[in-house]
Amino acid sequence: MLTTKLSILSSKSNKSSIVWRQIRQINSNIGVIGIPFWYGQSRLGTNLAPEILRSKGLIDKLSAQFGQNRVIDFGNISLEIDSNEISKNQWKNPNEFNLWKLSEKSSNFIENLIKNDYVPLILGGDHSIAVGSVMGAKQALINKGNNEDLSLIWIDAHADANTVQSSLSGNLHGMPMSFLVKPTSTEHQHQKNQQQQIKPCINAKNIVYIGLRDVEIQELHLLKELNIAYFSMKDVDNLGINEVIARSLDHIDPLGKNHLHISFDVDSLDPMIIPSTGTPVMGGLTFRETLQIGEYINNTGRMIAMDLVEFNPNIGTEQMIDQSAKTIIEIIMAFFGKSRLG
Ligand SMILES: NC(=[NH2+])NCCC[C@H](N)C(=O)O
Ligand SMILES: [Mn+2]
Repeated sequence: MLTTKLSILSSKSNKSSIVWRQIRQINSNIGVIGIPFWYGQSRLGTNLAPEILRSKGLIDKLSAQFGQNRVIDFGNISLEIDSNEISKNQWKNPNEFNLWKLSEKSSNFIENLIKNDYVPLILGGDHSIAVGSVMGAKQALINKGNNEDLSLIWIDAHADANTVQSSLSGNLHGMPMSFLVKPTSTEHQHQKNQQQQIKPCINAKNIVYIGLRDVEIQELHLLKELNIAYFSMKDVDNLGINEVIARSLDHIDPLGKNHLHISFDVDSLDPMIIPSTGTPVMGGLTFRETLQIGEYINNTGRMIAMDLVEFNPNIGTEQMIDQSAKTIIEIIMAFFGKSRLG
């Protein structure tokens, strides 16, 4: 079951000496959409992230960099929370029902943005919002009727691959991957939540993780069973970030034709750099490694959507929150085409 991982780790990528295409993704517009959903975990605050990022200059900086008419802020997707459902508390996670409702709404919105030639920048919220955003991106491609598939790059300290049954915390933000990945065995199907209303949409072979360093044993079993590729921080240390990205792309998109959905959890970075997040894990990506990922992905010209999740402006001092926000804005800019070469 380790074959995928071993083979990608042992073979030097033929794209590692990539010739960087001097084109940037400048044709599509950027559609910013906030999803202030925080019920995937228990700490209030990620719901404030879209507004704080805006107030720290996200839209202005994107507009200055890429042109005012190319950056449209669509505001936030609101969610009518069913408080009945929250208080019931009869289930391990009473907020599940709300997540299905949100995902339906947000996936439709994101699908429409993509169909109208926007690359959505989806501001969480916690990581459970990725369920709706990945579904929306996939849906946009299906309805376009082309053969190009969706590949998913999940940049995170955590695998977020628990099922409702396997999760120890009961937090939905630790589960989105298990809702999204198509079951490849009856055992996996069995692990999935019976009540789940989300139709899994991503093939395991089209998924790669970068930055893992806090994965629970049951999640690791799932990744191995489904043969999902991952590069932990140890792999980043062993190979260097450039090789990790090259091998990631080789694996999820060997022909270089798929669209790339980036699901970026800010806890992938070291908490020294982005302290304002709810589940920090030491030993994360550096700012420069993260910029390298962003510039590299942008150079493919194939990013279809980007989630930016788990920034919690309630955590840390004023100075830490400011530093976190400014760092996040620079990272977003790199994924959308700002280059350190100017
Ligand atoms: N998106 C995140 N920050 N996820 C953290 C998940 C932590 C833990 N593995 C859980 O399932 O509860
Ligand atoms: Mn996450």
